[in-house]
Amino acid sequence: MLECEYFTSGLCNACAWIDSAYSEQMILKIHATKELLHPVFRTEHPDALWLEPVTSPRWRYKNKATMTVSGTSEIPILGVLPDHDDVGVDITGCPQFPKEMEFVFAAIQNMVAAAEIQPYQASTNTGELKTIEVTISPANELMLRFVVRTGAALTPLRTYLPILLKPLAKQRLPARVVSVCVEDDREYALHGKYLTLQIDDLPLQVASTSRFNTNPHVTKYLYRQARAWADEVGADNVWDLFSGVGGFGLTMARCDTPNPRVPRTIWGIDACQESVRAANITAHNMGYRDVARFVLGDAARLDRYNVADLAVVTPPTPEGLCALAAQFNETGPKHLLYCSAYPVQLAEDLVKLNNYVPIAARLFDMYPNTPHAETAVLLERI
Ligand SMILES: C[S@@+](CC[C@H](N)C(=O)[O-])C[C@H]1O[C@@H](n2cnc3c(N)ncnc32)[C@H](O)[C@@H]1O
Repeated sequence: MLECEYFTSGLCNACAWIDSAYSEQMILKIHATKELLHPVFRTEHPDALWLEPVTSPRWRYKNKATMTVSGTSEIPILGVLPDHDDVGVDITGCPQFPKEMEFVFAAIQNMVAAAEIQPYQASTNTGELKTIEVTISPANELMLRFVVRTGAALTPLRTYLPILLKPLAKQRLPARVVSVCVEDDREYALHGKYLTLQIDDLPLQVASTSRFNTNPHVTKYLYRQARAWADEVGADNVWDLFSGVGGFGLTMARCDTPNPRVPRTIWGIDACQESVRAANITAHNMGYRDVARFVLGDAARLDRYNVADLAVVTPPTPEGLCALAAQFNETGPKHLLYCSAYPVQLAEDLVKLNNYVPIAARLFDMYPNTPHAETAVLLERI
């Protein structure tokens, strides 16, 4: 049984199911997901569509920590902030994260204290430092992001950066990216731009503003499944809509069929400039520049879906597919791969996609010890 001192002492409830056996958690997740989706699967035998669920390690599975900063500049607290409170709970020993993160959190606390940066206090709207985000790669390289209230924290963060970078490098935890997000303003790069998250043969580049899956073990199987489905339906042209850093598309660029007819071409679109850049850099590094291209834009405003054989859709919440569902119904590709961590939204969109039927589905346990999971559904045009 998983032991977490923060949970048992009532300080943190983020992993609300931590007390339940993992097999029980999976049963509950599968049941809840099926209950939502089966009524909209439009088949008499919905159970037959499901592949074996993909499970996760229960401990140390998460490569990204987002910590609220509170306390004082002398003793900053990194953790969670109870509602209506200015004093947070230190969760730097959280067992979701790799053990190395504890050293990183301590190094950040030292630097914040040395630079005398005041944590933000909501009750008085004073102080600067709101949150810190730490991403650790499989090679133990880091991406660090400071979210601050105003530009006042920029100079001390720049000046005291060596106090953070040196001990990390000495501990063999080199920071490849350090950035500052000034709320309602912009992102400032203090050091480097991209971190490599290696997933199977994919050297995925991620930037500080990128959205990416934070459970690399499960993501590996999600991407493998996407490629297997693309192979199965014989897709030659894949569109990766809401492509982020391009993980789906770039995994699918390689066909695993014994006799691929032509190289599979990938075209991706995302609204985040740095993610699009990152995806194109990964494509270049993999030698896929001629087959995979990612562009900046609004995925909801495209109207030429029929040039793709398969479109991968991972829409943001709560928006979902919106107008795209109607466009897909009219001129969409033969197959869609819809992947979402929000089954309610997925169910609503499946109802809207009335010219498609699900032909396969799989649950990916991205968030162990919580009620949440990721579901991927492969749909075919009727
Ligand atoms: C849930 S993330 C999926 C990212 C990626 N496909 C993955 O699985 O790692 C949603 C992505 O949609 C992008 N996005 C949000 N609204 C968009 C829009 N209107 N057009 C294109 N991309 C959008 C965000 O920048 C983000 O990268």
